[in-house]
Amino acid sequence: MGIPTLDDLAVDGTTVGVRVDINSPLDEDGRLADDARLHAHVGTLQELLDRGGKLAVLAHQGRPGGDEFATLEDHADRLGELLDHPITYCDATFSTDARDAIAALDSGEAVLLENTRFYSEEYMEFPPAEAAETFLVDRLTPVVDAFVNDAFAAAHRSQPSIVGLPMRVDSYAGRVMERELDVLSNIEDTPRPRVYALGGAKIADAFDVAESVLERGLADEILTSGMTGNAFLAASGVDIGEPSMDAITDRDATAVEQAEALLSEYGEKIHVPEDVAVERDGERVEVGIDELPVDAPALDVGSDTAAAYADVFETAGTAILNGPPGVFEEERFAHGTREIFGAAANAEYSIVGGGDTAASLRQLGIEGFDHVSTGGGAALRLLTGDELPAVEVLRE
Ligand SMILES: Nc1ncnc2c1ncn2[C@@H]1O[C@H](COP(=O)(O)OP(=O)(O)OP(=O)(O)O)[C@@H](O)[C@H]1O
Ligand SMILES: O=C(O)[C@H](O)COP(=O)(O)O
Repeated sequence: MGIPTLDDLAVDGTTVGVRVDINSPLDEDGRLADDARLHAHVGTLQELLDRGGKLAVLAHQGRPGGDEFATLEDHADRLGELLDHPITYCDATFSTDARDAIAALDSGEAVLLENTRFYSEEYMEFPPAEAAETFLVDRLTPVVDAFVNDAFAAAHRSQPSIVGLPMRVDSYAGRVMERELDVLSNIEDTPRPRVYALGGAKIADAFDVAESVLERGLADEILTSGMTGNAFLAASGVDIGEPSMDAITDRDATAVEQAEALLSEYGEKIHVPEDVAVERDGERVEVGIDELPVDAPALDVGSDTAAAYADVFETAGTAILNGPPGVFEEERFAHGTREIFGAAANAEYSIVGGGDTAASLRQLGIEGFDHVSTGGGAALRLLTGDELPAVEVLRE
């Protein structure tokens, strides 16, 4: 992999700054609604504690001004439960209180510092050399001996706790980071045929992935669904109706032109839905292509499309999923997601990227994937062949 890992770190008795990504959905009362990302880091934290580390754990939650911008107190309690080992919470990140809390740690103890994004500089993006000069980095550098970045899901952010600390402190990839890079950077070694299911609502991201993997010859088939599939359907010359078109152009005014360009260059590899599902009088109604346009938005693929896509996965060497095929949050429109993702789990090898995509699997109880990434944007960046800022600095 070419970057130092926990295997290269002599932990015992040292103070280790550990960046994790436990940014999670919160419920209406601001409490953790899903702890999958906390679970993911248990291995790294447990290993460092078992090896006698004193851990100063750094993380963010939400974005300033957003609904999910919150303190990490609840996260500390939950992490402690998952580790079966108390984690102290400190309501400061790099002030004297925070540094005192770090200095007071004994071997095998951990403190979770407050949401890094409570400080404005942590919500800005800097080149690493500038990030290394921020207050957060300046104040924390003297109190840690080493830095471990396990925050794969934030590895696409060039922020102080991600790229600044490793410029000043000996740094290592944690186990989550190591495994994510191992799997997602080596897509070309996975069995063929390699089938990508691209759905969801982030149409521009799906186009980026499609273009990159088709150009690099990585994809044998692309199964389009969700709002992305609707855009391809429109690009193939079908009048999908105003509500679906508006939903697409609200997100990306040039989506249909981009889909047309992809179809004209790689049409034989791109599958487009053959039916869709809309809501009528509160019910799911399936509509074949020849019955379009309709006056309601297409919120799922239809049963024929789901069955055809499931068939493609029957013989797939590798299934790569990004973006759910329908509005799975509503049971009426979860059919496509259940069928297509259910079939993908049976492929010889399967990889899932995207926060909502992973959430759809948990919600629908679909299991059996080889790798469910903790990352959304970070996983996409890797799938499109880009280097991640967090990884670049670990390499140096
Ligand atoms: N036909 C559709 N119309 C509108 N929304 C849809 C449709 N199909 C799927 N979605 C919505 O797409 C959303 C997820 O899409 P997105 O592209 O954000 O997935 P993701 O990449 O897994 O998530 P993230 O980027 O947050 O990590 C879901 O909330 C789902 O309801
Ligand atoms: O959820 C994510 O994708 C990561 O935690 C990064 O969060 P951000 O998109 O708010 O930077």
